[in-house]
Amino acid sequence: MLEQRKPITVAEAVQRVMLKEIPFKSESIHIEESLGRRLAEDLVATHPVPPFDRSPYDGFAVRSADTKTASRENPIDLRVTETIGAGSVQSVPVGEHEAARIMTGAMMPAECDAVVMLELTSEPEKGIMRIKRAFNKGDNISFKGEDAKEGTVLVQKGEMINPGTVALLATFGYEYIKVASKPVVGVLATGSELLEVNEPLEPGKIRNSNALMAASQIKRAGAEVKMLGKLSDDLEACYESVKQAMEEVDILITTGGVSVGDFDFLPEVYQRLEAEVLFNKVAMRPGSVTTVAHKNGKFLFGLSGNPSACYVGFELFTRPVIQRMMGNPKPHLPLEDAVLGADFTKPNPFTRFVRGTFSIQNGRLEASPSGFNKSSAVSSLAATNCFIVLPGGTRGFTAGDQVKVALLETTEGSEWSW
Ligand SMILES: Nc1nc2c(c(=O)[nH]1)N[C@H]1C(S)=C(S)[C@@H](COP(=O)(O)OP(=O)(O)OC[C@H]3O[C@@H](n4cnc5c(N)ncnc54)[C@H](O)[C@@H]3O)O[C@H]1N2
Ligand code: MOO
Ligand SMILES: [Mg+2]
Repeated sequence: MLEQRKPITVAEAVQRVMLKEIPFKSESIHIEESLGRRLAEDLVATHPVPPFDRSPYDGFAVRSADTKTASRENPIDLRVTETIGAGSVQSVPVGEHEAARIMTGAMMPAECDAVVMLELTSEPEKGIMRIKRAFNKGDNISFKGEDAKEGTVLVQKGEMINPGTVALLATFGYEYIKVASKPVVGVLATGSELLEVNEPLEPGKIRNSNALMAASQIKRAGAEVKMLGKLSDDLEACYESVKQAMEEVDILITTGGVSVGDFDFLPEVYQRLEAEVLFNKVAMRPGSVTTVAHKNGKFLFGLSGNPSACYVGFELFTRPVIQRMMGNPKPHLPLEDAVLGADFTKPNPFTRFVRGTFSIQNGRLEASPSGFNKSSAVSSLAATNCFIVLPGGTRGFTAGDQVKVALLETTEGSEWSW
C-alpha cells in the first residue's frame, strides 16, 4: 500500500528543522584567512582608538593660551622646539611661547592643546612660526578614544568578517581570531541515470549536475564541501553509503530518490537507519518531496533529484542550518517586497518558489521568472538570483503585482522569513 504523504507548510517545515539542536563549533584562524568567516566571539576594543591624542593635520602643536591675542593686525610669533613626525614622540617640553612642528598622526606634546594647520602659518625667520588668529583649547585634535572607547563591543559574535572588520582586528592586534568552524557538508548523488561531467551522453542517461550545483551552493553558504560521488539506484549501496557518509560529515545532502518511485530508496534508507524523518512532503513547488531526517544530532537532507527542486530545497532548508552552525543569528534568506515584472499565470495550490531575476528599477525591486520554470529545469538556474514567492491559490499572477522575493546572493540574512 502506497504511503500517503501529508504536506506541511514551508514555515512548519523550516521550523521543524530549526527547532532541532544545531551544534556550533569554533576554531582559531589567522587574520589573513578571516575574510568572510563569522566571529565566534564579540570583537571588543582592547584599547582606545586612537590610543593617544594626535594631530589630524600637518602643522604646529601650540598652547592655546599663547595664541589668545593673535590677530591679523597683531600676529604672534612662537619659537619652534622640534619636528615630531608620525611614530615619534616629543623629546623636549614645549614651553610658553613655543610650538612644536607636528605631522598628521603624531602624538601631541603633553603641554600643547591645539593644532594649527601649516597653511595658516608663516615663517618670518628660521625657527619661528607666525599665526594671525587665536586658537581654543582642543582645536584640531584627534582625541584619544574618540573613534572607539576601550571595552566597547564593536562587532558582535555571529557577524561576518568584512574588510572593515579585518581593519578592526588588525587595529587591536588580533593576529588569530576565534571564528565559527565551517561545517563539512557531504554531497551524495543518487540515480542510475547519472553520468560524470566528462562522460559522453548515452540513451537514457544524463550528466550529474546536482552534485556540483549543491557543492557550489554549500560554498556560497560558507561551508566546506565533501564530494562523496554518485550511486546507482540500489538500496543496499544507498544504505551503506549514507551510513558511512554520516560518520564523515557534519551534514549530509543526497539528491534524488526521495519520491515514491520504485527506485526511490531514500525513504527506506532513513527507515533502516532509524533516523527521525522531520517531514517528507512540503506544500511548495518545486521541492515538494524534499525530505529532512535527523540522526545522532546530524541532519540528512534528502533533496529532490529534479535540479530546480534540489536547488530550492537547499536554499530553504540546508542553508539556514549551515548558517546557524556558523553562528549567524539571521540564518534565513532575506525576504523583500518586489513588483512582478512578467505574468506567471499558472495557478498552484502550493506556494511557488519561482526562480527569478531581480533588478532595481527606479529604487524598487522588480523580479521576473528567470526562464523555464518546471521542477526539472536546469536552464533557468544560472540567471536566478532570487525566488519569487507566490502563495498557493487558485489564481495566477500578472505583471505589476506586488510579490515577495527571497534574495539569494546577499550575505545579509533574516531572522525568520516564512
Ligand atoms: N507518482 C509521483 N511521481 C512523482 C512525484 C509524486 O509525488 N508522485 N513527485 C514528483 C516530484 S514533485 C519530483 S520533484 C520528483 C522527485 O524525484 P526524486 O527526488 O525521487 O528524484 P529522482 O526520481 O531520482 O529524479 C528525478 C529527476 O531528476 C533527475 N536527476 C536526478 N538526479 C540528478 C542529478 N544528480 N543531476 C541532474 N538531474 C538529476 C532525474 O534524472 C529525474 O529526471 O518526482 C516526481 N515524481
Ligand atoms: O518536489 Mo517537486 O515539487 O516538482 O519539485
Ligand atoms: Mg524519483
